[in-house]
Amino acid sequence: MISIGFVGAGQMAQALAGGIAASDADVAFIVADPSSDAIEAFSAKTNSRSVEKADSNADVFASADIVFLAVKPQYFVAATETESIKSAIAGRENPPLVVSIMAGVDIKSIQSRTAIETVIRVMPNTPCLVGAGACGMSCSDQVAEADRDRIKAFMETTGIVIPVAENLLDAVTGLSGSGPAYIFELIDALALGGVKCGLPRNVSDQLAAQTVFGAAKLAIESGDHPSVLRDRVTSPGGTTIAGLKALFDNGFQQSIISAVEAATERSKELG
Ligand SMILES: NC(=O)C1=CN([C@@H]2O[C@H](COP(=O)(O)OP(=O)(O)OC[C@H]3O[C@@H](n4cnc5c(N)ncnc54)[C@H](O)[C@@H]3O)[C@@H](O)[C@H]2O)C=CC1
Ligand SMILES: O=C(O)[C@@H]1CCC=N1
Repeated sequence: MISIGFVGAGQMAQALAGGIAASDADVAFIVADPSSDAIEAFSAKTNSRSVEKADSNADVFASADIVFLAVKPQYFVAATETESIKSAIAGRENPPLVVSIMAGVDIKSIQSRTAIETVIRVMPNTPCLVGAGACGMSCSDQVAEADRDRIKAFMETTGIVIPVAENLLDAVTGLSGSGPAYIFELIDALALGGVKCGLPRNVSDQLAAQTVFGAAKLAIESGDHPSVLRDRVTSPGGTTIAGLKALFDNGFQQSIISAVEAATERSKELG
């Protein structure tokens, strides 16, 4: 039995625990969060696995094999009190493996604040709630291969996992971590376009979301480059080239590139 701890039991913690709990891994959870609503919602997602409510964040470090840090980066310092973590792990043969999902906060800061050297950073995204997540992952040098593989397997219960060098995790955050928000904007904008052209809102909403889903599925399953797939939609002198020209004239690519860049910069600042 593996004991998995969560410091912070919010939205992302619930999504990750839900994925792990739905797998056949033999796990139990221990969680700390000042919000009893969050803990209740967390318990509801864990497929009847055991969920213990810890009295403090240090208690999670005292007993869990793996501790997920799942608070907002702004609460990282408040949530990890170095001396209490040190005393919590003092009697243990090995300290827990620490897995941070926090944007921006680097491995070195986590090692220094928790006094634990075995630290993994992952950057998931909200589609992990439906098993379609995209996650970057990076480990400290002290993490054993078996532990890296175990965490990768846990994260894969919620979607794909791509190991990257730590200095690229801010860019992962800017692209796939924050990316779902850009795509929700795209879906809403597509639907508004449909409404502008006379479609009822509910019809427009369904067509817009399914179009984004279908295009993503085709890109993933065909393995063809998006530009090749785009050209297959685009008949000479047809409707699509007229639409694409309007997108390009209005700075579509530049907007998306700037969004990823701005979110990447913000991730760096949060660290
Ligand atoms: N929301 C997203 O799309 C993504 C978020 N992240 C990262 O995940 C982390 C959590 O984000 P969410 O789950 O969206 O936030 P959330 O607000 O849903 O959850 C954070 C939880 O931490 C709890 N908390 C606050 N202070 C605490 C403390 N001192 N000790 C213990 N728990 C405390 C809060 O009560 C809350 O339940 C953040 O660091 C964020 O950067 C990573 C990838 C995607
Ligand atoms: O907006 C944020 O800071 C978090 C990190 C990635 C997605 N949401």
